[in-house]
Amino acid sequence: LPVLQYPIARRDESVVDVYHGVPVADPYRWLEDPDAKEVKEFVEKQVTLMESILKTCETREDLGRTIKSLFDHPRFSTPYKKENKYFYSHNSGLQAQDVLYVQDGLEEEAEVLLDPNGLSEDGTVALSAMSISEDAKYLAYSLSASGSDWVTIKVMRIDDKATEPDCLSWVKFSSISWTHDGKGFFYSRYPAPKEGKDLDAGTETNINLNQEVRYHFLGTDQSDDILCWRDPDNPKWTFSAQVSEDGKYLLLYTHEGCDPVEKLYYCDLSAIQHELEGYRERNDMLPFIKLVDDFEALYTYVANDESEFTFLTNKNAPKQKLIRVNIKEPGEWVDVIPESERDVLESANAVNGSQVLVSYLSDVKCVLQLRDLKTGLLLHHLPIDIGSVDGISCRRKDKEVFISFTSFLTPGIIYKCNLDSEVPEMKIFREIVVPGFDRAAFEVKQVFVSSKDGTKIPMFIVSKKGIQLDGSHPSLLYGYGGFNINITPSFSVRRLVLTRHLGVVFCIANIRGGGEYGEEWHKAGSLSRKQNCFDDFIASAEYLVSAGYTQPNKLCIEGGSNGGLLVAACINQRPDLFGCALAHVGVMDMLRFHKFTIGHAWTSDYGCSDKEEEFNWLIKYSPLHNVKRPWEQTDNQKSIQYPSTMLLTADHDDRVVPLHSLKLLATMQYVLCTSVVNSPQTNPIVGRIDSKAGHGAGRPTQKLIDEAADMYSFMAKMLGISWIN
Ligand SMILES: O=C(NCC(=O)N1CCC[C@H]1C(=O)O)OCc1ccccc1
Repeated sequence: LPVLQYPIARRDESVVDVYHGVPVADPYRWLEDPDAKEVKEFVEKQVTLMESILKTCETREDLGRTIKSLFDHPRFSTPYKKENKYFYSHNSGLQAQDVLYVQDGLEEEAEVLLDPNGLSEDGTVALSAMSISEDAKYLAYSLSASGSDWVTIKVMRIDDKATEPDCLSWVKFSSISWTHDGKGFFYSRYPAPKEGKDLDAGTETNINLNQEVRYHFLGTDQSDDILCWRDPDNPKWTFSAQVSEDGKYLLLYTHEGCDPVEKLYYCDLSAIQHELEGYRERNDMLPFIKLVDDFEALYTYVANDESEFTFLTNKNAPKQKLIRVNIKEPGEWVDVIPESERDVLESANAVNGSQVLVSYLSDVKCVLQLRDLKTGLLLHHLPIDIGSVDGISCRRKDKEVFISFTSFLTPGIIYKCNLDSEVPEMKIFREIVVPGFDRAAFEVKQVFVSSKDGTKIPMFIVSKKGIQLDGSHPSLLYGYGGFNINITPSFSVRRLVLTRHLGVVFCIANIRGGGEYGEEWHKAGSLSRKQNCFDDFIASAEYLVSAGYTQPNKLCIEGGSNGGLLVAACINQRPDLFGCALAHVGVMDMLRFHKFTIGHAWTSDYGCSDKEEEFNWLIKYSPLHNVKRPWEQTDNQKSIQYPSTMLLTADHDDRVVPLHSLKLLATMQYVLCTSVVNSPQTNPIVGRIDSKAGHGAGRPTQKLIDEAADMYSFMAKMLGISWIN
């Protein structure tokens, strides 16, 4: 590697905040303004540095070409039905964005309904949410640009694919739900930002407050939408409106953060549907009834028979259960399917009139059952392989259900299950085939690693078949660990290319903070116990070394967003344990994250530095505040340095704003490199800052391929591994 010329970034030593009496310097505070000339210059210099290093990464072209060719295979979503039409999304292989198709029957000719690829020449406009009216006459859909969370809602008439004039702006974190009379739909929006700034939506860091629920009348201007609900006393709260499957009720869900808890109000739509227009003049809101008015649990809608509602809930059931309540007499809630001892009840879909298809997560693998909707009694097990169900599509009135399945070595299978036969059979409806992929060359294992406190942490290990455990294998360990999110088996072209052509052993650690074992698992990796996530991840890494898969200088860790925090915290705490670290769009400034866009919603997992006790949790692991020179820590650390590190971010990431990665990058380059004469830190600390890109959702295919080629060729170079043909 050439001797690295790190840019020298200005340090403003005058910026010191006092948190509950504790002074904390923030010399790179100026990096928080994306529009400042100095920040743009800082980014340009980092991009130049990154490019100079990528030139030395020999496997970059091979990786890009091989990932691209393996990725070039047809992909489909599960079809779903509205009226008598089927809809599904499909990508022929390398299209920037998936395309939405419609057909009059499963065997009928399918035609393109909406092709987002035509909406921008570089594929950076993506389809985000969508909802089809009950009579399948209209499609309401939201588009996002450059990966921003901001979307614009549009409407298309399905029969002639004409785009209607409706255009709804300043929509974010919104579902779309039609009233069954087809006159319009409910959605959520924020106030338009103050005029004046020529806003490139998604590059701003302004906090998102005062979301509200509106109803849009088809064919009218957004200014005519009626205000259904808002709560000015609680500006951080977010709201979601959902029409019940019979069209008779409107459910209003309120969230105060990211915890799996919500308030649930409802309104009897059949009583007000014909007079919704009338609400335009009145300035009061819809007459909601408060069914649940506390933040104790989730109540995911499953079905209703008139006022008898069935919900999936974690109320007094961290692994979830199915309950029933008559919302008109909400005194008595009845268990339909009690909480399982071991497995997490993840989803419940009403089907075939009186049945419910439920999916469980059992030691991070999926189990499917058909049960009686009324009694909860088990009717049938539906056989699936070890892996994940990543899509279930059915309606209560249908006798068929589509189930999409994937796993580490299964690109994708869409099953069609007919429930009218005595024993339901899982027929293969579509199988995704990846030319050139030979699953027999690989093997998958699941191990359980003991963490620092003895907790057993599941870990999947994907490798070439029959490797010797001689410590020689470069390994990539991936983790997330937060927000009740499960990281379950899925097919990844780019990671299989690493295993096949770089001999990489690819591992996923299901660390605490996720939802793999329910809400207790999530809580065990949150707030004051967030350190458990790092301990679990470090223990997983140490297992890979002690079991003979790899060794520290051949071990790379990778994570995104909350997983980027995980990676950055782990290299601060154990710089000796890793040879390379890849942190995507990480949350790195744990004292200030709540000030930007939707960051305030994450205090449910992290806490907030505004509170003294929580500040004391955060300051201990915040990546930005814990970069230390390893060689100065203790004597036996003389030769220790940080692993080669790449921090990745993008200019339109308004979920985790780029300032997190930019401030950490400047801090690491200063503390470890530019402030030390003849620094022992010879492993590069670099940033990959993409443009016209965001947090990840909606990223066009070529950008996904380029990012993988850059990132993994950097890893290959740093771990000293070369291409295997
Ligand atoms: O912020 C999140 N989700 C959490 C998220 O995106 N996080 C949480 C930490 C950083 C980042 C990540 O890990 O992707 O979603 C937006 C939202 C909508 C409605 C109510 C609350 C929040």
